[in-house]
Amino acid sequence: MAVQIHETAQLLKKKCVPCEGGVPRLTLEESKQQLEKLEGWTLTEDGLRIRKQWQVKNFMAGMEFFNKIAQLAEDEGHHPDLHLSSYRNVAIEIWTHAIGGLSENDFILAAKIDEIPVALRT
Ligand SMILES: C[C@H](O)[C@H](O)[C@H]1CNC2=NC(N)=NC(=O)C2=N1
Repeated sequence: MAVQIHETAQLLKKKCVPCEGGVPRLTLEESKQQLEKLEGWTLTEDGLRIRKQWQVKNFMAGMEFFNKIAQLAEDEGHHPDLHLSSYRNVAIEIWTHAIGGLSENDFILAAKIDEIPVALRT
């Protein structure tokens, strides 16, 4: 646990770097290693994206969460797929479009999303 907190903090210190391709995707092993630094994120079945789900308090809580994520995404120059269904089920997927898979950027963005306060269903 102590190691995980330290490694999450390392991710939080980083900033997404512009990616227009030309870098290799993370391997499955590398992706799993990165995932250990995060809480609640999983790999999609194809191993090419990371995903997390939340049940938020209500629709507006979801929209407020999305607005804060939108600002973060603009600041980072890296943008997640945001899903809101049945008015309060939030799911977020992140991947690096330019390489059709995962890069460190995705894990940096995920760590920063986890820092955003969100009103959850109680
Ligand atoms: C150059 C700039 O970093 C790219 O156009 C960015 C913009 N936002 C992006 N967001 C995500 N999730 N993947 C990308 O590959 C991506 N590319």
